[in-house]
Order: sequence, then structure tokens, then C-alpha cells
Amino acid sequence: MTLAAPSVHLSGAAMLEGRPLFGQLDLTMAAQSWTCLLGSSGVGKTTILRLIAGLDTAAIFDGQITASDNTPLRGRIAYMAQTDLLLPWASVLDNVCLGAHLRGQTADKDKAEAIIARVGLTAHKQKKPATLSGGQRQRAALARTLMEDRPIVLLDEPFSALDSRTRSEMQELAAEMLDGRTILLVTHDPGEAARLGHVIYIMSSQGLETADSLSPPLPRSFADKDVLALQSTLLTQLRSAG
Ligand SMILES: Nc1ncnc2c1ncn2[C@@H]1O[C@H](COP(=O)(O)OP(=O)(O)OP(=O)(O)O)[C@@H](O)[C@H]1O
Repeated sequence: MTLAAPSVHLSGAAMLEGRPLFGQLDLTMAAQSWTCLLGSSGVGKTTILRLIAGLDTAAIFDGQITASDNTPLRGRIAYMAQTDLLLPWASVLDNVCLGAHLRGQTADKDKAEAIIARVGLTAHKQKKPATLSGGQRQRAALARTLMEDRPIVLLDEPFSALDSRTRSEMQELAAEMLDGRTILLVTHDPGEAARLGHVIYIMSSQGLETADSLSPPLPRSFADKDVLALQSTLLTQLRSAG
């Protein structure tokens, strides 16, 4: 990573099948910070990630997405989708190296193997995705995202398929390896947002609300009493959100 990771701002509204998906909203991914986005199913969280990633969505968006350094976002984003999007015919190692292959570059295999080791998949690196468990596949997709080493990182429920222990470890790994990046994390887990979020938004049919968050450093301990209290507060807010 060369340039400092900028902040990213999305401002606008989206229509889906002739009806508002979300009204005018302003979402800022603070520079070099974790921004977490919580909210019930179907409110448009993935749509927001895909809009920022420059990917197609079913919605029609009317607004702007800008970076604070006034430089286009294209080519500066790593996006980890909700589904793992692993190539079924490629090994874990080749999937992790996919970005370089698609760009016609030589992949840094040593780096890929080191990241695969960090996500605990060394014994599986030559296996095809179909032979892995859901949690292993999600860790392979996480490794591919970490391999990309982009200044802006969009993560759509990246730890959702993991058992509790592995989830807490992968949260810590991501916090370490993505330090200094500008990150947007969509999650359904208030505890995860409490551990990782510098800024936490709750999205509902009423729009975006900024929730409380805790002070750095990240990641906060899952056992920290302030984390547990914030987790409870966020769940209460989610249950009362529209
Ligand atoms: N390909 C599609 N065609 C039509 N409608 C779609 C499509 N993809 C998503 N939608 C609709 O767009 C709306 C927003 O979807 P989106 O995936 O952004 O929600 P979300 O908040 O991320 O939900 P979840 O938490 O369940 O992942 C939903 O009503 C969904 O049904």
C-alpha cells in the first residue's frame, strides 16, 4: 500500500422496483478506520457496499460516492462478498492468488502461503473449495481479500460462517492486517461491531443512525465489560429500529 487510505463518502438515495430502498443518506467511511454497518435484512447494506465497490445492484442510485483525496476509487478497493465467490476449479492457493492472475501479474506465492497460514488453512491449500467446510471457504475468501492489500476494504459479513472461537481469532487477524486501511464492515453481530468499530451505523427503513462506539485501540477484547455493554446497547437499538 502506497497512498494513505482516504475517507470515502456516500451520499444519495436508492430506488428498487419503483419504490425507495433507502431515502437520502450520508455514510462516511472514516479514513484509516473501521466503520461498521448494522441493520436488519433487506434494508440495503449489501447494496451500499456494492455501490461503493462500483458493482451492479438491483437498485437505481441517485447520488455521489467520493474519496477525500479526490482520486477515483476504481482499483483501490478490495471487496469480500457475502458469498465466498471462490472459483470451484481452483485450489485455495490459486483462489487466494486470483487477483494477481486476473491482472496478468505474477502472484507472490510466499505471501499467499503466509496469509493462508494465518487463516489456518495450510493443510488445505491445495484443496478445491467443494471439499472445504463453509467456515474454511469463508477463511479462504478472507485470505484472498487480505492478499489484495488495498487501501479501501469492503467486508460483507466476513466472519458469519465461523465458529465462535475462529470468529474471534479472525476478527483479531483482520484488525491487525488491515490496520491503516479504510474499512466498511457489514455485520449482523453487535458484539463484532463493538469490538471492531471506530464508527458504528445502524441502518433501518428510517435511514442511518450513528450509534455509540468505544475508543481505540482495536480490536477490543471480547470480554471487555465496555464491549459487552455496548453489544447489549446495540442489540437494543437494533430491536427498536424500524
Ligand atoms: N438481484 C436482485 N434483484 C432484485 N432485488 C434484489 C436483488 N438483490 C437484492 N435485492 C433486494 O434489494 C434489497 C436490499 O438488498 P441488500 O442485499 O442490499 O440488503 P441487506 O441489508 O444487505 O440484507 P442482508 O442483511 O439480508 O444481507 C432487498 O429487498 C433485496 O430483496
